[in-house]
Amino acid sequence: MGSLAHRKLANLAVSLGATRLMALSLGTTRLIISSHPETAREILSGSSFSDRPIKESARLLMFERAIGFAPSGKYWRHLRRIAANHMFSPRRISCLEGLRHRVADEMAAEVRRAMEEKGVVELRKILQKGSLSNIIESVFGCSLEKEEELGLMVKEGYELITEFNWEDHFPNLKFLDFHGVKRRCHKLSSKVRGIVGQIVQERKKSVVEVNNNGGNDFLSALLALPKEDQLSDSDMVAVLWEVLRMHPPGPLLSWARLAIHDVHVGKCFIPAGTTAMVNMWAITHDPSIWKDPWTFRPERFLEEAEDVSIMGSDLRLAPFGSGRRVCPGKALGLATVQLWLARLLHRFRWLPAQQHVDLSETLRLSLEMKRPLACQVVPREADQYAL
Ligand code: HEM
Repeated sequence: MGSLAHRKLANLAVSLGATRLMALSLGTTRLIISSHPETAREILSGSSFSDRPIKESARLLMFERAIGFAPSGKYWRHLRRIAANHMFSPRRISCLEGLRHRVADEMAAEVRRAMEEKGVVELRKILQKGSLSNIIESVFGCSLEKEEELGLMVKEGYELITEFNWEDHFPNLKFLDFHGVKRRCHKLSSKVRGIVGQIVQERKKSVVEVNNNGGNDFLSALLALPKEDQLSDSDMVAVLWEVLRMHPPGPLLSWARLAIHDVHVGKCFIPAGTTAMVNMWAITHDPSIWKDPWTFRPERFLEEAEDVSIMGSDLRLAPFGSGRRVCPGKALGLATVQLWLARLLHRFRWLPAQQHVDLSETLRLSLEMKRPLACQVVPREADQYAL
């Protein structure tokens, strides 16, 4: 679904009234989409929408045993506790600082090289490569020979779970595999079990044989858990394979929620089993919420009477979601983005390579610029020499 669809859905929602709640259904799937902070809060913050709808493809790819898709029972709570105390704790985030700096320097070197060799910098590729090595090393503690292959596997996994599948909405068709999605899922999950499973086994061996208790990475954190908290090998593979994600969720899908019991949102009765989504795109482009929403004016955040918190308490802008299932990696994500952005701005002056920067959007795994940004940079030390 492209951003045109977001826009159409947003317009439709506006015509539906103040709480901007829209209901749709397809086969056995019932769906509500909120395009207003008020109804978004009711969906994201209470305990009524605490599960994720899970598609057959995600089940086959072991996502059900990972934090993001596990139903909100005992196992999910156990994973969230492990994540908060051991994987995303302030200590772990600061231990990963050296890695963040190294990747920032590598990206800056890459920017300089591209400018010198081609006279233009295609930033997206550089950021994607940096994000991949950053996440692989945060998870496994070292760069891997198979880094690129793993990156492609993660990408394929996300493509498979976002692919539209008739069988998810018409269970009677479940035995069919119209688009070969099930076949591809089986193939991919056995590859993941093989590769990630082998890394886990090798690390376990090195813990026992050379008493290497590991470093600051997530795998070391999982292996060092007290006995009563430890995960089985297959759950460990499922958790690490989720965590390898490199793409923030799309603006509309913004990680759907499932109603676990009958509930009212605004005046609307929502039966249990309904999927709920928040159209964050519509909220951030709504002129009754944001002044001149189409104008790129970051200083608007300095001018707001009150601070706009992006951590989930203010649903005019909630890039990490909100409520029980809010992103557990938000502090790590922010620390990384802030450092990388600061490093790139500090090292270079940035100029658009084209006269006009085309801000058209396209929805892939996340919302991207249709025509990737191409820039020219001037190293800031050159500015100093010029003085
Ligand atoms: C700037 C970067 C990031 C953004 C914008 C982002 C955004 C999000 C959003 C919107 C959700 C859904 C929240 C909801 O349903 O209310 C989410 C969930 C999640 N994120 Fe992030 N995230 C980021 C970084 C990370 C990182 C670095 C990790 C791990 C290494 C991570 C792991 C997760 C997990 C496991 C969930 C599922 C939580 C659950 O269902 O209990 N995220 N993220």
